[in-house]
Amino acid sequence: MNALTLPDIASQNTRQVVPLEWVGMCGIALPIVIDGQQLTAKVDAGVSLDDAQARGIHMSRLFLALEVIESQGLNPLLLKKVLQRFLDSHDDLSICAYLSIHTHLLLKRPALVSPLSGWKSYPVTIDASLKNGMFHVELKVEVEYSSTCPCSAALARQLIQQQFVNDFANKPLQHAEVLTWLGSSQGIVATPHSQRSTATLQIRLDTELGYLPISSLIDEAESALATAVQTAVKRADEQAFALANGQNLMFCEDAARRLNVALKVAQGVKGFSLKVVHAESLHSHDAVAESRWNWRAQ
Ligand SMILES: Nc1nc2c(ncn2[C@@H]2O[C@H](COP(=O)(O)OP(=O)(O)OP(=O)(O)O)[C@@H](O)[C@H]2O)c(=O)[nH]1
Repeated sequence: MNALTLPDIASQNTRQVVPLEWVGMCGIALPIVIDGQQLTAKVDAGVSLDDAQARGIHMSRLFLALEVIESQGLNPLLLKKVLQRFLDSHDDLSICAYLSIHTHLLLKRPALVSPLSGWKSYPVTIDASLKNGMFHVELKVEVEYSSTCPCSAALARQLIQQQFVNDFANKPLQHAEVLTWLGSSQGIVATPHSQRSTATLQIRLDTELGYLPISSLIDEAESALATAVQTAVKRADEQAFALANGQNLMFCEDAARRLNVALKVAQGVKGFSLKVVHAESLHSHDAVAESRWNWRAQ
């Protein structure tokens, strides 16, 4: 048997005449390049099957169209090119093409004070679609940070004030005695609760960009929150982190608003939907806030 005689089931007609919204492959392993960094990715590639009579799409054509991604830095224009290839290779079958790229971006982060640094891994998904000629690119990235409850902080301060009254009422204040009291857990009797928190940012990007602004958007988000989780930590770094938390007390609403304000003015952002989750240590459920701007689910 030679290639000419191989049966081609996909090109047959189907008995059940139904168009399909998405057909393709999920979890294709692919090396990609973002910001000059070679990363491993899992890719979902698909098209709509609008010819209701056609039995199947041509999976191999989508798979081969992905090859161009491994040698070039990812950017919206390249993604559009790949999606156009999906459609060109399914001329008579499909009018919509989809690509989702799942990866982890590694960024080296300096410590707050000490001359140390370490790597942080950020889960990233890039979703691109070409539907009836309309091209969209969305970036989804998760940023972890610490949030200290402002209410808990105020309640703790009140307990400390009360303890101060108990310990120093009707007594002449001695500087040294107060200083020792401030440095003791008998004086500072209460501490507020904090939690490791996650911001999930879904961002619709400017489709004309010649680059993917992932690391700059992460930087903007972390600087808006001011309490990003750390990598290498010595005591001096931990103390600086305690100060950053104390100066940036945050309900989930505060965190969502900070991110909203920062992303609205960030370069390349056309709209967003963001969600912050504070994994509360006060109770076993989470505090959650969402915010959207120029957003319509694609
Ligand atoms: N459409 C479709 N193809 C599948 C599926 N599972 C496996 N395949 C296989 O994917 C392979 C590649 O399909 P095509 O791209 O149509 O391969 P081809 O006919 O050699 O390539 P062309 O000549 O370009 O059409 C075929 O061997 C299919 O059997 C499925 O669920 N749907």
